[in-house]
Amino acid sequence: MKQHKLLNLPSIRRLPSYLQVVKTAMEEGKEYISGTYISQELELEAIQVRKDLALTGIMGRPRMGYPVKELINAIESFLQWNTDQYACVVGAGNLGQALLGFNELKKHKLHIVAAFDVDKSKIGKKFHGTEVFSLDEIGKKIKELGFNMAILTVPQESAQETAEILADNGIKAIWNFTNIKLKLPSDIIVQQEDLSSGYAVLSVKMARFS
Ligand SMILES: NC(=O)c1ccc[n+]([C@@H]2O[C@H](COP(=O)([O-])OP(=O)(O)OC[C@H]3O[C@@H](n4cnc5c(N)ncnc54)[C@H](O)[C@@H]3O)[C@@H](O)[C@H]2O)c1
Repeated sequence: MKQHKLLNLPSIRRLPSYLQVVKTAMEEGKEYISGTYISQELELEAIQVRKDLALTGIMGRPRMGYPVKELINAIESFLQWNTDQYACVVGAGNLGQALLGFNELKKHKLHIVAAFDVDKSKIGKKFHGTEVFSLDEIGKKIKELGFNMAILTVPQESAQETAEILADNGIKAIWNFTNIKLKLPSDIIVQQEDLSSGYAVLSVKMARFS
């Protein structure tokens, strides 16, 4: 059975915020950046930042830190954010439409090239420039547009059934925004997105520090 577990998940989750700090430093004209500076900007331990960055294969230079351009390349390459990925949104409702308009994903080379829905009043419409197709057309559109990732934003009661349709039609990875734990063949990669976990951290911080 194929496993998709990553041992260094917390480090991977921190890399995008490092990337943001390093890109800002580059815009400010800095050529080198230290692990200590990144850690202070993000309120982390410097040792943690250095360990996380070591994952990308880059080493800092004594007394100088990391060369900014190389660090950006190393993080983007580790995250595969220097490679174009093509995806569709399935469920063009409130959240689906918001994601269609979220341009940050394009900066990371994730291109949403189609949306799918079962609501006839949405089919044929465009949201933020992306057309909505009937879910019945997914197999045809996968061949035409060449995407293999789906962002699942359907109501939770349709989630499992819709995910099975996606898997049957050749989708290889599902970014699941519903709160249903999907049961799918082991070769399908599923990433569950849970906004409540961010709120959990915020709630605990408010209780402890306010
Ligand atoms: N709105 C949010 O901020 C938010 C945040 C986190 C998670 N979610 C989750 O995301 C999902 C969508 O939430 P929403 O607020 O966008 O709902 P919504 O009702 O606005 O949109 C759901 C869309 O999915 C479509 N749909 C229904 N069944 C479908 C199917 N089988 N195939 C394709 N499309 C189908 C509907 O026609 C509708 O357009 C829910 O599971 C929700 O729990 C929403």
